[in-house]
Amino acid sequence: MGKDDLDGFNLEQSHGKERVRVARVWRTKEGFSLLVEWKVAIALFSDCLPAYVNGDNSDIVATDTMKNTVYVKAKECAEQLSAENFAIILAHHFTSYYKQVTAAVVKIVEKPWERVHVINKPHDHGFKLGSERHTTEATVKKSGSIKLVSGIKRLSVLKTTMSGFEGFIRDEYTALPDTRERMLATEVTASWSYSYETLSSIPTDQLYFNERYLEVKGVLMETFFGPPKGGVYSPSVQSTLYHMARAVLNRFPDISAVKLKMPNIHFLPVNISSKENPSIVKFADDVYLPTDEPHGSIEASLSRFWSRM
Ligand SMILES: O=c1[nH]c(=O)c2[nH]c(=O)[nH]c2[nH]1
Repeated sequence: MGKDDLDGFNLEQSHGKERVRVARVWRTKEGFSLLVEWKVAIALFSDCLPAYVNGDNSDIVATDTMKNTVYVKAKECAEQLSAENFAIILAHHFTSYYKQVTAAVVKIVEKPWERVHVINKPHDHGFKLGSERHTTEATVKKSGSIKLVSGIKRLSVLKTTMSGFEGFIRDEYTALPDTRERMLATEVTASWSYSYETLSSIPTDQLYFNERYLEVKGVLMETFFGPPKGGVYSPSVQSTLYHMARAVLNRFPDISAVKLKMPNIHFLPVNISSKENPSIVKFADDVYLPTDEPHGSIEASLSRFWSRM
């Protein structure tokens, strides 16, 4: 936030445009369509105090202009690029084109359009929507310094066994039994900070951050599930979350911090009984009541000692 001293008051302000939706198609020589769909949010930081105090808009970039810029820059991108690179292009544009703008934050959420396969062959121009979303947030300052955070949201994962929870505090409010056998389901929201600090240090490959995104997602899932045969035992969501975060930091040297949010989405054992029939349904790790509320909420950040997240 830009901060200003106003006769003993403190004003913090920014202005921008949110939910700017754009889809961009590139057509290859071989006749393939490439497609992205992005939802863009822009926030600009500038000294535009007169607009707030005196009704003088002469230093304001209209938010409508920001919206148009998304479409102009999308048009200018002649080749497919990652959401991270597009966010950086936009944020850099606003800070370098307008003398008033000192910093820009651009957030993007990418919809997971995946190429369809028809009769086991990738389709030229057909896509279907997946579930999890690739997210990014680029902060660029006039000086060329940058902060880049990427992430994933709505990654729903579940395992039917190899999970338990025992040894927790037991008192007069506790009803939950210890267990070494339960379902584990969560919807992962993760964000990770890259360690690049300047525009000039960003990898030049325009799809680098897409690859990283897929690799990080792979490591998160591998650690959550364990090996295909047998899996890995989870003593708690906390433990699984920590190992997932560690695996990302161990694997990717250019990631300095990871934040994970993993709600514990409960699948309750079904037991139904009556006086006449005490076991209409007797739970044997087979019939569950899926719920979405209430849910446990477990989140943590893990960073290297020198991280800036
Ligand atoms: O993995 C878990 N962590 C908890 O903190 C918790 N609390 C609870 O009731 N069940 C669970 N499970």
